[in-house]
Amino acid sequence: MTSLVEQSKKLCAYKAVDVDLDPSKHRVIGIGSGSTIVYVAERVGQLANKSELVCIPTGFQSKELILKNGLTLGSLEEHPEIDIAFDGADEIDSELNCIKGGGACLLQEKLVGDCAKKYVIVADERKNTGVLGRHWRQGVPIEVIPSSYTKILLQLEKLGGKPTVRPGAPAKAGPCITDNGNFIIDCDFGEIPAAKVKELNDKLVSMVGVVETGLFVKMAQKAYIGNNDGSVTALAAKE
Ligand SMILES: O=C[C@H](O)[C@H](O)[C@H](O)COP(=O)(O)O
Repeated sequence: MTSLVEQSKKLCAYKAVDVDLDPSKHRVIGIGSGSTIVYVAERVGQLANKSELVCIPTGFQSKELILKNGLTLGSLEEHPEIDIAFDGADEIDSELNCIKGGGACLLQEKLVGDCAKKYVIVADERKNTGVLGRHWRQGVPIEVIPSSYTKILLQLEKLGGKPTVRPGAPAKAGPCITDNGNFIIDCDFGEIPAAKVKELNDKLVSMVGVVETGLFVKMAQKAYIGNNDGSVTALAAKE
């Protein structure tokens, strides 16, 4: 039996591809990471002209998804201009700001999102709370250069956050290592009002040693939310 949450992930992912991907125009497609994006890759893999598309991954899992669905794998180096990118999110606010990086893929996700002309989020209804930090209680993921982590822990505490280095356990003793060889610090700032997300992100990226943060500030133009009742809510960013 598929759970309601799993069904809602599939519904919103399929809807996003059906509505926003124009197979006659879009040729370079960004494919994000996580459990919801699995269904985006599946749907893109069902397109009749899939051999004409090039898909740009956001990490190891994403590469595997692209290949598993018979799609053509490309790189950001070859295709720095992406027609449309799809990705999951850990939480979405009323301005479509997102927390991402629950799966430690935030750096390459942000790169792909930044290169995309259109950036579309897919998520189940638990993520659509209106305020970042309400549902996603483990904190904002921050990717840091390994040798900088103690200095950044101190800086984050001074900023009022509660930071912890993400462990690799149970699969690995020691810290979680990202696809880029870095550490992740999860920093709880409590609820982050939409008007304060950019300010917080600016402070975080200004810390030397921080590579990127999981705060995606006004990057998404659309979000498709899969609801437990089988409906999908489409949200568009305000101009
Ligand atoms: O690093 C992981 C990504 O940001 C994911 O897109 C995010 O964690 C959402 O994943 P899921 O669709 O599994 O909730």
